[in-house]
Amino acid sequence: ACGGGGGSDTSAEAGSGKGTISVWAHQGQKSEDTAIQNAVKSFNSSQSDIKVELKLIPGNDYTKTVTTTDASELPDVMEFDGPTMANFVYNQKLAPIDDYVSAKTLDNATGANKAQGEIDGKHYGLGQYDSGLGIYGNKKLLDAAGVKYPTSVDDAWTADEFTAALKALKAKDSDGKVLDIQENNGLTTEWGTYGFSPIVWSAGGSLLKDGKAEGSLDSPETVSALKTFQSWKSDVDPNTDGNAFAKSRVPLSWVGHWMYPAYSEALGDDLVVLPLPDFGNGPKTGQGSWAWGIGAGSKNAKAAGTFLDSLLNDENVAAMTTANGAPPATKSALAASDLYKQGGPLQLFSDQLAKPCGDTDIAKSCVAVTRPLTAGYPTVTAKFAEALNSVYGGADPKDALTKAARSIDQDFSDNAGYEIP
Ligand SMILES: OC[C@H]1O[C@H](O[C@H]2O[C@H](CO)[C@@H](O)[C@H](O)[C@H]2O)[C@H](O)[C@@H](O)[C@@H]1O
Repeated sequence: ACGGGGGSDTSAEAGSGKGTISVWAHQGQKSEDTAIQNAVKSFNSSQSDIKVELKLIPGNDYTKTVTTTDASELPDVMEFDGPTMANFVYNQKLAPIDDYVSAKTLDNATGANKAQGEIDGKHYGLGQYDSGLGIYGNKKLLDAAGVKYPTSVDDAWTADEFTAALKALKAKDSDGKVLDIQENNGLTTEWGTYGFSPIVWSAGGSLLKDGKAEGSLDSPETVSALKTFQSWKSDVDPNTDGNAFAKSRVPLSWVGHWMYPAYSEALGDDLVVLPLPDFGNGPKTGQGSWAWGIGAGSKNAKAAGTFLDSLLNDENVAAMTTANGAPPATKSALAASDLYKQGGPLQLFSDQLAKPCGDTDIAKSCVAVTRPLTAGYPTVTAKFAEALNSVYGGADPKDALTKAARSIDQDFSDNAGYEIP
């Protein structure tokens, strides 16, 4: 539970628009760190009114660090992972940015980017990029095993076809480990929820429906889908060196856009990008990503806004999305992207994002699902990831999901549904 939350008056002080501002960002891949460091350097040298001091915090500790830091100690500008925003607003850690970023910046954000950052008509954050999930395939190894694979989101494998593909690939593989699921990231991290909630959605379930987990997270369809997920474990390479796919040890890797730069460099024309399998309610992906906001305790929100305008300009969005392969979350950078255009190597991720579901109406016809937009998300993700990990480790899916659903519902009831007044 996040005690002490629930307030809505979180305005920062505008300040003079000059002086030193502090910025926190999550430390990601080396190329992403370089992109943000360069953006800060070039902002600092482009003018003399504002000086940005950047602090990088390791990605896996980042959310915990913001969560456990008092609002008054948070920086002027802070990055946050999309689904955590509502909780930071609830706990009065983020201020609305509408008065501080330019109209041009707001207008240029894609619809999904603006929607991710909005609560009750106010914007609390904007991102440089969105996100997508899929299965990367090694064409050479798939062809050698005679495995036919989907070429678009419209002909995704069913879960049974995916299981059959794994079987066919195993028959040609020396150690029988043919799938990477980024086990090295751990499943009790945000990766567990982000990477595998598409299984729940594709089975027709959801993490939360009308503010409740019981009945949707532990539905018979979800239980059966996680049983199937469990059955794949013996085919998974533990990927302890992080190179299972890039070194062609496995022909399939279940992950997201951010592995594209490394995988395309390793495999070249042998890299293919496929949708996640369909468990009956259509193939699904997660969406939403890291974004930038203004700390509620900032005494210099005007300067913070000026820096955000710079971070979200074409040059910085292009540099970051080249570094991490992400779909640009500004209209102009997306239109200029060679990776995401029709016929581009990551068109599949564009096509998926073009069919948004939002976080509540997860119909068969839509593909990109937003993680639950609630201040109670930390509990939802922690309990789901815990259940997923225990199922992966052999636990009974019905028991694990029922336990998770009960804990989530109890926590929501203890916190009056996490309503933001
Ligand atoms: O685009 C680069 C980012 O890609 C990853 O983030 C995505 O996966 C996370 C879960 O593993 C999820 O929390 C996030 O919302 C997704 O966009 C990567 O984890 C980030 O470090 C990276 O910046």
